[in-house]
Amino acid sequence: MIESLTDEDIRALLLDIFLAGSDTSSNTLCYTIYYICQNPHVKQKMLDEIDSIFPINSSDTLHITTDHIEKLKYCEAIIKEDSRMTPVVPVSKRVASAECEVAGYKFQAKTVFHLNYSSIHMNEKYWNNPTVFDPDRFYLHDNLGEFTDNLSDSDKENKKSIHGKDKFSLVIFGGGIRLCPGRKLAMITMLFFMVLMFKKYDVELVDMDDPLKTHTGFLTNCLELKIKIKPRKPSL
Ligand code: HEM
Repeated sequence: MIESLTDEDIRALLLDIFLAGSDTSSNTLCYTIYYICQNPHVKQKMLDEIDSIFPINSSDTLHITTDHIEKLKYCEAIIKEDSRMTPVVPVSKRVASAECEVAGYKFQAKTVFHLNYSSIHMNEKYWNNPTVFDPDRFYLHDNLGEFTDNLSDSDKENKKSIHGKDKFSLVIFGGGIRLCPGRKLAMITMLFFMVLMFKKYDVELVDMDDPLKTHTGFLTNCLELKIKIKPRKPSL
């Protein structure tokens, strides 16, 4: 029998959605802006993609459809890569419901496991040069064949090996039974934001030497991001 939700259930669900859905996306977008501005070649490649998909005067209103979103492969690769480098959810937890064995060790029921997502994202077993910001590791991986003509064979092998090994090597949205239910919505809204912002505006960091300022509690929050924004010259 399906029981109806009480007002309290609905309140808790809405709170979940707002807390889990807004801070996560807004902080990820800060990291997206930071890494794009720090890496001019990435910025240019992203603008080329946006301009090729939306070849209109920047003063026009943009009508973004699901077809457009599908094509924003490089923008998506940027979001994956900045989230790999600086995941907003750095650690998650699981509680063992019964006695279990993990990696050869026995654990009692109710043991709390802390899953260190940040470290997984920096593990050299899965990632070549993990401290280097390189959206191509996702772009080339997801689009192998189409975009790799100018790569050497060993480069291709490197790119192919990344992330292909283990689906839990990238846990931006967690994994398993508690995998983030808002992940698709989050990706779509972040891509929308990127297009709307970077199609219309020229965005730069006030100080390129300023490191990313974050504070990690339950989430890794961006404490400050100083940027300069001016209207972008319309693309031809
Ligand atoms: C960039 C945006 C987002 C990121 C990085 C993110 C990340 C995560 C992560 C890492 C988890 C924990 C998964 C685990 O422990 O394995 C989670 C859970 C969750 N997320 Fe997201 N999330 C995002 C956006 C959203 C949005 C937009 C919504 C809803 C509209 C949402 C709703 C939830 C909920 C309800 C849970 C708890 C799921 C459960 O415990 O079963 N998230 N998210």
